[in-house]
Amino acid sequence: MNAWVHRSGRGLSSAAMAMAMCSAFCPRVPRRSFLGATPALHSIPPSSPLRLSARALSSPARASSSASSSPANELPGRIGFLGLGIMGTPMAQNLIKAGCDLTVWNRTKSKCDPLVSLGAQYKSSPEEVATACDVTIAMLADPESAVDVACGKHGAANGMSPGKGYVDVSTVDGATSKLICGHIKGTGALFLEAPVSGSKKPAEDGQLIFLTAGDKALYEMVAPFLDIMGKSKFYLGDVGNGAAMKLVVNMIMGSMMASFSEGLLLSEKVGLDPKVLVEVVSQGAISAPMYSVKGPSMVQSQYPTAFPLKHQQKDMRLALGLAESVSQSTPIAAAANELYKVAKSHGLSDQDFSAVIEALKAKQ
Ligand SMILES: NC(=O)C1=CN([C@@H]2O[C@H](COP(=O)(O)OP(=O)(O)OC[C@H]3O[C@@H](n4cnc5c(N)ncnc54)[C@H](OP(=O)(O)O)[C@@H]3O)[C@@H](O)[C@H]2O)C=CC1
Ligand SMILES: O=CC(=O)O
Repeated sequence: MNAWVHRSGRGLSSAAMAMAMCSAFCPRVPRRSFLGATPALHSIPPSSPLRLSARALSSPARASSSASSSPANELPGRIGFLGLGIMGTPMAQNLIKAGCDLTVWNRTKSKCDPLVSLGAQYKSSPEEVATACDVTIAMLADPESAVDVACGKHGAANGMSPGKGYVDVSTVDGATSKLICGHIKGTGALFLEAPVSGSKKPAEDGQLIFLTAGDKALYEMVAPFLDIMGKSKFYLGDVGNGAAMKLVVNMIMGSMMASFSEGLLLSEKVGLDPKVLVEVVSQGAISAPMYSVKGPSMVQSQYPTAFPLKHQQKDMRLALGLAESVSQSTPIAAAANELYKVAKSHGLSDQDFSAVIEALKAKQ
């Protein structure tokens, strides 16, 4: 596996650094030649709009003012965004605030309105978005929706052609990603899978971790945009590796949450204060932001949705399929998956995945 990792410095805008590096090393080219064999995005010169976008990112206030004051011809290539759910909306917002020329689509049209208010254009199908844009990013719920939006009737593939790129940031399995890749590449366009680690708040804060694989050229070309939405990015080689990495990470996360839930309930049953358990855990070797952030509300049986439980169960299911494909034993994840299934059957699909604790309460 050819793994590359790029991490961003904390003090300086990651996009600013990425773009400064690009502008230092790349020759001048016409702006419209965005991808493919023709000159690419990372070749845009130092005086280009990309550098304006990078400067705009140095503070939220500057980002807003730059986005609203930049003339249209100063903006970088046209970016499409498909899927404006919990994750897609803040990711798209960050692109707009950084000064990107964004075109959006969502199955439920009303979710496009806040983005349009910020300056995005709206198109009525994934195909129209892909036709209008140089790079199209998709953030869909699951394998079925990712395939439908990319490859279905009026899907994005119909609008793809040589010189364009498709970046799927949804969490799907490798086989799904390869299927979508085949459709996109069949048009002559480039494909990158780039699922993200990090939830609603990291998406809002531009602190996601991208787990990418596929066309290296597209990875390099969209790196400045990934840096707007995230704090780091890994390039993992062939399509399927990004999906696999994401599923392994989320399999661990799902098991951790199930175990934490057991601990909270056990502590209460033996007369301890679960709030104190959260504090103890937060100070020790098993400390994790997930426990500190979600623990206090779990103690109050509150599960404000950041990562929907239905998506965590989907990821457990897909991770177990991955394990099965290589005969890897994963008994802990399998047991945790059963709890998520129980929680779903109790109507908790759209609650945060920390609501898995309710499945254990139901077993008492
Ligand atoms: N939330 C989180 O913390 C994280 C989520 N992820 C992953 O990111 C992806 C999106 O998650 P999130 O934003 O939370 O999910 P949401 O459920 O909030 O959003 C899902 C998006 O997919 C769209 N969609 C669903 N089904 C279809 C369909 N059949 N056709 C077209 N569009 C469809 C929805 O459209 P509509 O608005 O019309 O329903 C919506 O835009 C998932 O793969 C998830 O596993 C990854 C990291 C973190
Ligand atoms: O996929 C969920 C996350 O928090 O990452």
